[in-house]
Amino acid sequence: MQKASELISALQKPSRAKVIVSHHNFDCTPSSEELGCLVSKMQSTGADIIKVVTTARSITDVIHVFQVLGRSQAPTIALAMGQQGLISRLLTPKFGGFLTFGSMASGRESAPGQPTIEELQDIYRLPRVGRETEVFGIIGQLVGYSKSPLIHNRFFQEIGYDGLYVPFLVHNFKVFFGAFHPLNFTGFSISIPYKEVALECCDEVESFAKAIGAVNTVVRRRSDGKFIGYNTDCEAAVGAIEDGLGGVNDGVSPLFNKLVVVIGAGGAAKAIAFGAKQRGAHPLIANRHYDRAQKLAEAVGGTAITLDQLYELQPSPGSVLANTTPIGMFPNENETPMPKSVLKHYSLVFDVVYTPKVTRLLTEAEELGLCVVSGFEMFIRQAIEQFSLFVAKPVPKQQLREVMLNVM
Ligand SMILES: O=C1C[C@@](O)(C(=O)O)C[C@@H](O)[C@@H]1O
Repeated sequence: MQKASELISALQKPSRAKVIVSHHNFDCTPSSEELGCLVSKMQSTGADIIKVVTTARSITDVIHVFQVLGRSQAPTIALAMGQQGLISRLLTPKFGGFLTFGSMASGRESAPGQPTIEELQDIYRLPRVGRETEVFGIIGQLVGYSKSPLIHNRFFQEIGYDGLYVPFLVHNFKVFFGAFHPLNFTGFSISIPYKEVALECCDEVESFAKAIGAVNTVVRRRSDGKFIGYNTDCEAAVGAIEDGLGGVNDGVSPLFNKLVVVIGAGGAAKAIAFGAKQRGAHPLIANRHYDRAQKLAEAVGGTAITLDQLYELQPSPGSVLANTTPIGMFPNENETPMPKSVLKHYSLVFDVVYTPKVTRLLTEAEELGLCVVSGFEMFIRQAIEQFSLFVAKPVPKQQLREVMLNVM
């Protein structure tokens, strides 16, 4: 540090030139107290700009970096490297950082976790983000594959709303939610595998989501700061399946009296089993862990089966199969939750996976001449309803649907 100040005072820099004093930690992110001491020392060198770059081992490390930005007296660059640190790069303008870094192209990053300039500009539209911008994001373990950041940021642009939507790569939901609570972020999409634990963490849960037992949307109520949980998956999935079967006729759902076989027992399975039962269908739950299938079957008034029983099942004509597991999702597109040989008994096959739009499960169902409904249709519907909850006002649904079809 002394050397830095000696160097700076010895410099004969032109009046418009600025000196950055930079510190990198390739191992971890120290506590905010330690970082605070470091920043004070760096400021005392006479630097024009301070740059502190750490390594995020957990997404909560990023909070220390935001605190550096909040407390520093000088123009400051503060970032955390690595996948877990991505949001420190994206939220730089929100927390008053001097600049953030973008790579020229994917694969040409100068440090781990760096997004491309194209992503910063086209997806996150960083140049227009400021301190007043409301923050939203998707919380999950596979958020790198989600199209939600692309979609919701585009929606904000479409309706002229000052919001920024980012991916939160989270390995412990409760720790994340507790740590980020004071930052007052406005809304979250909840992804695999947190739709059930998120419900437990909300201050209030809307009655429909409570009955399902899973939330995919959490919004901070503007009036009192409380987090409210909602479920937009159920109507999105069940509505898409109903439309695939020809739509509701005279108030009668085409699912009425049908068998709906649900693979999986997590949050999305709960939403579909609940919605199917509500329409008068018979839900059958098949899951790797049979006890979880049993629990869900009991909760919705359905039946649980093992995976072996699923593969031997010969359901009655008109039955629906719904995959709610991530099997078949990018980058494991070759996987399928169900052998092709046993698909032929179903009339309609639905897959919650939307990357790729047509999964191996759906391709094989199509080859057998079955009706298929892609998770993409559910994705569109749940995202539009979710967006309306995020901004707490009605949104132009048809216009947003067209936007989605254009960008994806
Ligand atoms: O299931 C999904 C998909 C999603 O998790 C995503 O991957 O973008 C976003 C959630 O809101 C939704 O319920």
